[in-house]
Amino acid sequence: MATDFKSIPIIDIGPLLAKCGDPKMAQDPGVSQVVKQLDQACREAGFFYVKGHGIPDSLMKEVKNLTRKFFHLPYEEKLKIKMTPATGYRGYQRIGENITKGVPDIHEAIDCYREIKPGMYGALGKPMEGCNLWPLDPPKFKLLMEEYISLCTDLSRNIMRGIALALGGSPYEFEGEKAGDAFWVMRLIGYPGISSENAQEMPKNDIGCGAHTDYGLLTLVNQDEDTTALQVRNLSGEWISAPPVPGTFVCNIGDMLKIYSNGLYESTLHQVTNNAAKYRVSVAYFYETNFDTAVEPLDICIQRTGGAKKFGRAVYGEHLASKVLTNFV
Ligand SMILES: N=C(N)NCCCC[C@H](N)C(=O)O
Ligand SMILES: O=C(O)CCC(=O)C(=O)O
Ligand SMILES: [Fe+2]
Repeated sequence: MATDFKSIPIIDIGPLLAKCGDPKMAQDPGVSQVVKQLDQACREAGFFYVKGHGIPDSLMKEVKNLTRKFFHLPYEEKLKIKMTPATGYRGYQRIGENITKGVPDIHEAIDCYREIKPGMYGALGKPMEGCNLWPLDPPKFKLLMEEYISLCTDLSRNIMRGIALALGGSPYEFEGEKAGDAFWVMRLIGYPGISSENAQEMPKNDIGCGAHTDYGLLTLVNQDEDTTALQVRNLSGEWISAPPVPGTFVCNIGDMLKIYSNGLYESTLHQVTNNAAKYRVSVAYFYETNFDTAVEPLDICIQRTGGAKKFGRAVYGEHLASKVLTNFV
């Protein structure tokens, strides 16, 4: 939210993806065009839509449909995969269980994280250790979600190559030590509509997800195509809608990229309010650094922002755990 943007740009990343495997990609004119647009969007809004991303529309839709079906099951059924501290905060959380800035959010969700085996990151990883809890029905649920996660991981790595170039680095800046073994998070989210059976408890304007920033590098949101609910805050504090654009992902910058870029790119505040009658589903995929990476401003970004470091180091896993441990009642 570095400016008073009024809308969120749409970027066709096809030309970037076409050359992503080429070590000389930076010299390609098509890539340069995309990089320029990414740079502008990241400076001005911290949010952009991507099209030409190569993930089949049928898969994007199926992931949302399975999510919707799960949330429509009876509560007892959903509780079979209940999230608790003992499951490493993986699994189902009911409406009102997620807390943002002390206020219960009017959404339900299944949270999934990259697997952390016991002891893998010592005390740092302990709260998040565990395996994901997938609904058993339909049987293809887990398989489909894992395929989707794998495609989102590849796509995010490639968008980050473009962002690395936009920051003036090598395309591989965010690989290796930083995010070569990227941690990921996926949230399958459902926001009840105002005319649902729970309408009395949920007057209009109850917040589906309170204002927050995302925690890692880059988020890809696959949102329902017929409800406008996601809003992004600009510099003057106006809430700018991110209406659905069929076939696209809404992308935004997380806290770790804000630090790497020394504030050149910010993690923009956003919130969700479903004022429609219809139940809204969204699937958010979060691409993060390696779990144990200590993140600090990149030298190239310090130079470009006047020579002073604006942020100290943050260990991503600590940042995540501090959020997760305060997100639930
Ligand atoms: N980036 C992630 N994982 N987003 C999760 C939703 C943010 C809301 C959470 N209660 C919070 O206050 O952070
Ligand atoms: O549902 C959405 O559109 C966005 C959700 C979100 O911001 C989040 O889960 O971090
Ligand atoms: Fe978010």
